[in-house]
Amino acid sequence: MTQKVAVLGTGKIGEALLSGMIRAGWAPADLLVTTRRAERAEELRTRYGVDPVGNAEAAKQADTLILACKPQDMGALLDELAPHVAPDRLVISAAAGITTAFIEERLAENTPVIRVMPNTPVLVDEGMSVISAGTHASREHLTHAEDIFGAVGKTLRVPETQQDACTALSGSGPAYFYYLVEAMTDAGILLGLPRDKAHDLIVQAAIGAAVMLRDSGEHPVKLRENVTSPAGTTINAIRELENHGVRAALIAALEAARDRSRQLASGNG
Ligand SMILES: NC(=O)C1=CN([C@@H]2O[C@H](COP(=O)(O)OP(=O)(O)OC[C@H]3O[C@@H](n4cnc5c(N)ncnc54)[C@H](OP(=O)(O)O)[C@@H]3O)[C@@H](O)[C@H]2O)C=CC1
Ligand SMILES: O=C(O)[C@@H]1CCC=N1
Repeated sequence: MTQKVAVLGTGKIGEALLSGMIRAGWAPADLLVTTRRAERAEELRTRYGVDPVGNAEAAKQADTLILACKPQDMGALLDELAPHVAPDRLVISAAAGITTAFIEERLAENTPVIRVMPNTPVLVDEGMSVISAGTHASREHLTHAEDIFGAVGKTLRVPETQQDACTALSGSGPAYFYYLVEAMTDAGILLGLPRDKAHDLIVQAAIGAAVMLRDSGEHPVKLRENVTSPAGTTINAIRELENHGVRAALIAALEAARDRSRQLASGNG
């Protein structure tokens, strides 16, 4: 039997995932989406050729339900879904903070639930999706989740107790890099470069650095040392980063993101 997958709450991350699944070869006919607004449903139908349905219908038709609404909307979505989700369905949540226990206690007994924290680079097949099994999810369910999310990037299994930390690192992670690029482009403007050139230089430096981090096998300290010539330019920049507490700011920022993920566990915002 064909496995059908439904994305419930198809906003930014839901659409990113949907587009990746189609690129990876899923037939649009085997994919269902749900949305709150009718115009959004039509947008998705036009863009991807998928069938927008109601949440109850998605629960009936799909074998795997990916819940991709905001944590604050999860309670209401689960209340609506509960009467329609048979316990042989796999329920995957991509919501920050929401625990598998939160979902399990709102659905039929023994429903398998998996918690995943993806990130937006799934749009370019470079996602990082961190996966944890709930009480009733089997090895096969985990493999199935890895098949879906592995098609659009890397996956990593972690104990659920580490999910809030992973959300702070890789879930939110791309935003920190965009923020750095934005700030460094501003610096380029200050130094007299046109914005488009400053942007291109910083983006290519980021891509080069990312590929070296991934492929060189070197520790980031070594890679940074290789750039930092004695009495040169880089060390002057590093001294300013240290003077302004950038390392401490990053540690505090990720701790704040982790704490917010924990707060969202209540589903109340
Ligand atoms: N953005 C990211 O980088 C990441 C987000 N996440 C998680 O993904 C989830 C979604 O985030 P994001 O995509 O940014 O948010 P969006 O607001 O873009 O997407 C959420 C979507 O869910 C829809 N929705 C809400 N309630 C219902 C419902 N009852 N039935 C059908 N659709 C519903 C919303 O509709 P409407 O637009 O009409 O309100 C909206 O389109 C969050 O839980 C977040 O923690 C996880 C990893 C990364
Ligand atoms: O900001 C958020 O809450 C979501 C979760 C991880 C990335 N975006």
